[in-house]
Amino acid sequence: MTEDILRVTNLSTRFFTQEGQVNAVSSLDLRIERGEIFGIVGESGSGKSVTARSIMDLIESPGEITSGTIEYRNADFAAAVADDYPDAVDGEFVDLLAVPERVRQSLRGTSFSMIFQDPESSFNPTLTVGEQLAEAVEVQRRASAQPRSTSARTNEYSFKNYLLSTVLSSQRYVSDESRERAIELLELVGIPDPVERADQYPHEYSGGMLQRAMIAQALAGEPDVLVADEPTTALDVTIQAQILDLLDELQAETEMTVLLITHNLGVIARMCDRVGVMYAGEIVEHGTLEDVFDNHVHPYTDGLLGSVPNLDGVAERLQPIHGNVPSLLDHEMEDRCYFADRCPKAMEDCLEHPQEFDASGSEVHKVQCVLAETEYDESRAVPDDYFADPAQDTTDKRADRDGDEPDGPPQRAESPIDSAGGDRQ
Ligand SMILES: Nc1ncnc2c1ncn2[C@@H]1O[C@H](COP(=O)(O)OP(=O)(O)OP(=O)(O)O)[C@@H](O)[C@H]1O
Ligand code: NI
Repeated sequence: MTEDILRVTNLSTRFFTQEGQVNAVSSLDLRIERGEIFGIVGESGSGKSVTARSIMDLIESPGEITSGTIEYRNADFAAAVADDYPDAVDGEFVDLLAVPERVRQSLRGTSFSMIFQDPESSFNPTLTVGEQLAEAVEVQRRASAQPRSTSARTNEYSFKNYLLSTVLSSQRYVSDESRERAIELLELVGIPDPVERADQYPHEYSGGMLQRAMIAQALAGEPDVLVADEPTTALDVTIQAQILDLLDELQAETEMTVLLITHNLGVIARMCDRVGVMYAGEIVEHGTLEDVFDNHVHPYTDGLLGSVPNLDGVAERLQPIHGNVPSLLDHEMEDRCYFADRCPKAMEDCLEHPQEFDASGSEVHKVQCVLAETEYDESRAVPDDYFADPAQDTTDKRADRDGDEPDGPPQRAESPIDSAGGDRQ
């Protein structure tokens, strides 16, 4: 029996901008099992990175998590915070949004790690790669030197000590063992001549090598959960494949849990156990690979998959979906299915926001679409020009903004799914 390691419930993340409130993530639910690779796929701007950054506590002003819980399962951690923050603890789970920021941050590196599309952002250009890896190893050493659970149980333990032992150590002392471990890590991620490489600076590494070094840095703390946001998008195809193989191998070896974000369905098919399809800040369909690739219900999933019928024949390039990527500005969003204006099967029912339904296939297959319960009925279809009607406030604005002919139906415009400079460049 696998158990959940992460439970995200009703998560909403908003950005309060000059133009108005951006609903980047809306009432999102997500459950990730220990040891799995869970993929999130969706068009550019659908909220994938904001979801990842919310989980990693990396949302900055003008952004804010406005609702929800992010529960992380770790019995030792739950025991360590139970006295000070009893309301945050539910069995072995701790709601990370219900503990102070410094407590959440104590988990960085050792429980949660993140890798990004752009490895430069993870490295300080003025320190050698080896020094920075050794630094990350030290954080892990300090954390494991403090036997969290035992001391918590004997009550001789205070949470403050735990913090001091992990993040707040002001000493930048790096031991020989840490340096050795750094070299081992470089070797582990397939960097040739790791001893020499450890003494080089980030700019002396190629893109692919630095990506490997970033993975080494993320693994230094032996995290439970690795969040990878488009980790290979910026790399050429051969290097992409190598890095994905590496991640796959490391995941199998360490049994860590991976949340993998991509807009490349080929990457999902190759790597993931389960997948969530994101649209307009929501996960609109999720399930096993078979559920989503072969038995999907949501017309958006269908659109994403384009002409690709099944798991065996995933195309490398996604097909464009007709229509505009939705505005996430609160005052432009209606309380309907956010995909209805682009959906070839939109019915009157879709003018209300759909709930999540069970879908056929595996037990974990869920979909936010009325088609899970209702056959498509043409007599109840939303008229083709419904969302183009100038009387409809929202589409009017969108047409203006995009410089479309205001009287043409917006679904004529094409928005290639990989317009963000996307997959397989
Ligand atoms: N700092 C910010 N300020 C204002 N809006 C933001 C900010 N960061 C993200 N957003 C908005 O949040 C929404 C979701 O963005 P996000 O980066 O999560 O998309 P994504 O799915 O990761 O897209 P991509 O595939 O292009 O990386 C977008 O509408 C974006 O404009
Ligand atoms: Ni992103």
